[in-house]
Amino acid sequence: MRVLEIDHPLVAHKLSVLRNRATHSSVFRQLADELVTLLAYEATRNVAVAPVQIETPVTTMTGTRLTNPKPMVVPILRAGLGMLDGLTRLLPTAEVGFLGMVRNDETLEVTTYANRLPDDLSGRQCFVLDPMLATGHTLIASCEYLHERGAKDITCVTLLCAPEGLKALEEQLDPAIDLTVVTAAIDEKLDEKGYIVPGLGDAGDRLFGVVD
Ligand SMILES: O=P(O)(O)OC[C@H]1O[C@H](OP(=O)(O)OP(=O)(O)O)[C@H](O)[C@@H]1O
Ligand SMILES: O=c1cc[nH]c(=O)[nH]1
Ligand SMILES: [Mg+2]
Repeated sequence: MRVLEIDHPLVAHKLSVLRNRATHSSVFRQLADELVTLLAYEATRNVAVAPVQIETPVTTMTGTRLTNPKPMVVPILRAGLGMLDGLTRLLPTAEVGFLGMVRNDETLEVTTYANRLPDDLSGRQCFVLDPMLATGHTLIASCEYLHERGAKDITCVTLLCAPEGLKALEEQLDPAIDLTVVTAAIDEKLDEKGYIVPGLGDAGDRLFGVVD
């Protein structure tokens, strides 16, 4: 498993505004969208390409294009939905699947309420979108769903990670899965309710203004 913590002044600035409890949902959504596009530049560094013959106005040449199979983008509902445009803006040809998962506030165990994934993902580069990697339960379950369908190359784009979640992934993830986590920051710890500290609160609620 590789973890890339992006060190860039724009990422740091936008993340600080996002974290601020005074930032309203409309600005929160805009900043999450901008941050994902900045992180996506790094997250898509290994997207598959192939040579292609093109004609410039001056001459012919061998250029580069994205190859098939198309990348698979999987936002984890609810909060992952706030990251979808930020990635598909850079990968307009990507296919999009969906997983809806929610953490029980007491047990922190994850249940799945929506699953719209193709049956066969073998050979596909998968990009999982979820702003928070806290205990890691959600991402571990998401990777298992994708791996069951044949996916091995998974990149997860998050805004914040907790060290506890990264440790859980190291210990529990199937070693056959080649996982890269791209994040704007690795925070300090989890609190007793499983929230990331200093964090940004509940990402779904911040994005959609709903207190579940
Ligand atoms: O690493 P974990 O401990 O699994 O926590 C991370 C998950 O918690 C939040 O989702 P939540 O369950 O609050 O649902 P929501 O996205 O609909 O708010 C967040 O969006 C992640 O999916
Ligand atoms: O801090 C946290 C932890 C889990 N899920 C969130 O949305 N925020
Ligand atoms: Mg929530």
